[in-house]
Amino acid sequence: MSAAGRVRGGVFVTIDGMGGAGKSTTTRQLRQRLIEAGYDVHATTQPSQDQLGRIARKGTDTYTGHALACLVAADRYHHLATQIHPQLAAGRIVLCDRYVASSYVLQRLDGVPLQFIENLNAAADRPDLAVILTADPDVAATRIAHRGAHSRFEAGPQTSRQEADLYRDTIARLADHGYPLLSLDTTHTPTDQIVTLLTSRIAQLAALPPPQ
Ligand SMILES: Nc1ncnc2c1ncn2[C@@H]1O[C@H](COP(=O)(O)OP(=O)(O)O)[C@@H](O)[C@H]1O
Ligand SMILES: Cc1cn([C@H]2C[C@H](O)[C@@H](COP(=O)(O)OP(=O)(O)O)O2)c(=O)[nH]c1=O
Repeated sequence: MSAAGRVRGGVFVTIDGMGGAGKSTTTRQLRQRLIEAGYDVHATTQPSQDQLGRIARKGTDTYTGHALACLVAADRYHHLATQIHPQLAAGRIVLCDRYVASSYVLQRLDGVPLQFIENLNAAADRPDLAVILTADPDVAATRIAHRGAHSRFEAGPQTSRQEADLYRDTIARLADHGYPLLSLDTTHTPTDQIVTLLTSRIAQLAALPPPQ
């Protein structure tokens, strides 16, 4: 049972990483591959599709700094309680596109002190697997330029470089908090290969009996 009240079951996989590293593309294809392999999968995102999540997602120009940090954290806890826990309790594999690591990076880019972010996220469940996708910052920025930026956090090569540095730091910090991290560089690795690797890791986790 986690601090946030999760009953064990299922497998909780989070996918974070730099803008343009391939979170959405990888999550989509991973979901498909796992379903084809016969698993019961629930794919979701943070911010969530609920009311609070929509405000956060569409409001990154209005809400900044500490306010945005609190907004995404509130959505995170509500999402855990109302969607992620029930899906895990039903034995599903939950794939969540963005989670706590994103707050460690994006909120710090937004000037929020690390201690505040750590405290705010301290009661969020530890995932069974926390995937961090990275990429060469220039490659990530070029991908974003082709795809189109989704927010002020996707603002060119300089921002991608800051993001890359902050993800490196975040990986070390979350490892200290006991997160089972898997960092994958997508610069030269096609999504298909990333998905193959993740599918086999998740299959191993899905085969584990729940702890007593
Ligand atoms: N492993 C990869 N190799 C090459 N291009 C990729 C890879 N993953 C994603 N892309 C491309 O990069 C762009 C951004 O991917 P996306 O999934 O939207 O990233 P994110 O959700 O991390 O911002 C898309 O055009 C996508 O097709
Ligand atoms: C999950 C998360 C999102 N956000 C904000 C910033 C993101 O740009 C925004 C939307 O997430 P994002 O994944 O970038 O949206 P999209 O699916 O359109 O690419 O939410 C945070 O500030 N902190 C967080 O921890």
